[in-house]
Amino acid sequence: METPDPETLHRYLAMLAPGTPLRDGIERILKGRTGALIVLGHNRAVDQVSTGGFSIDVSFTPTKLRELAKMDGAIVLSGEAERIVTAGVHLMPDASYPTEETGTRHRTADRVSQQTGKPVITVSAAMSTITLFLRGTTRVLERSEVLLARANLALQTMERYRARLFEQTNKLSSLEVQDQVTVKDVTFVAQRLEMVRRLDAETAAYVIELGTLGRLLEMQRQELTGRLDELGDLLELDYSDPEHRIHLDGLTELSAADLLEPVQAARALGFGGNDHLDTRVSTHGYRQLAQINRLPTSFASRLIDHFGSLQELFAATINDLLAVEGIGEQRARVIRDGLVRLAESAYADQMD
Ligand SMILES: Nc1ncnc2c1ncn2[C@@H]1O[C@H](COP(=O)(O)OP(=O)(O)OP(=O)(O)O)[C@@H](O)[C@H]1O
Repeated sequence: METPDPETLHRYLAMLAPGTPLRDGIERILKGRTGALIVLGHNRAVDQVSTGGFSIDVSFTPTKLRELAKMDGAIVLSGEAERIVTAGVHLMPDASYPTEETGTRHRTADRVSQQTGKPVITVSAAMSTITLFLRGTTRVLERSEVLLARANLALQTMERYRARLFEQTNKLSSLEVQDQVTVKDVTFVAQRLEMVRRLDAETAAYVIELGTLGRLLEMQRQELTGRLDELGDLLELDYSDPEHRIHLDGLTELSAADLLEPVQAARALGFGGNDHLDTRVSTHGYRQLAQINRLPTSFASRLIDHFGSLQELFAATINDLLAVEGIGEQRARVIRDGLVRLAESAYADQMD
């Protein structure tokens, strides 16, 4: 049996998030201190494990769910929880499906989900918990207050890591201007970026689970992640050559401990076994040029192709810049001024 992929799990967690009609119905069941066994989806396999009960086929409302949960047996909903298909059903899954659950409701839910491939939700009368069973995976839904507290902590940590990422990026920029960059400096930035990305993924998962309660959190998350993808793309461009490519995605496979190891991280990035951490590397200058206002990316590529390196670009006069196809007097001045400002701020950072 295939274990569910994260997107499938997130889809069902979103259907069960606070503010959705399904969660509303479940919360009412919890308040009434009764339990429930709900199959989300109706197919032949579900029919095969169902006995008894009665077919109702009515549109879903939280109140109807709560009323039907007062009866013994399971409730079967349509796949999108828009209709209540049957109620009072006795489920008889094949007992050979393994389960570590205790209690017949939870054992049944686990097995039915494995046998039919459909998600099954239990509301425990004894423990006041909501559990999602999905093809052998079990997920107890946390209470909203707990989720919110965890999500806020992840967001705060992300904010701190992001500040450090930008400190490290500024340091890299200064070193680039002085042509003093080593593999270690690039690796540091990439490691920090990956850490922020991991915290972002964690926060995004909380946002899904929090439903309408996660809206504010999502706005804050988006504000923090705005320029991260761009930074990653430019970093790859800056330190990749046709015969030697750098891949930030290489870091995604590393465990949390390995990610903190510069040697492991450098290798995963593609710097290769021979590149010692102290080996000098030079930027092409994409990240630096992206900081010059009103300079379209196509011009940045053209400048880099023409001059070959950031150092050559810094040395270029207005006349040298005019020799690049498509660059006129005005744009040449903007580029020249921008480059001077970049060099100045790099030296100013160094003095701080
Ligand atoms: N095979 C089944 N098909 C349909 N409903 C079931 C089935 N097994 C249990 N239930 C429902 O679950 C209810 C509670 O059963 P039981 O107390 O054994 O389960 P549990 O897992 O301990 O649940 P809880 O935590 O709510 O006490 C039953 O009264 C019945 O409504």
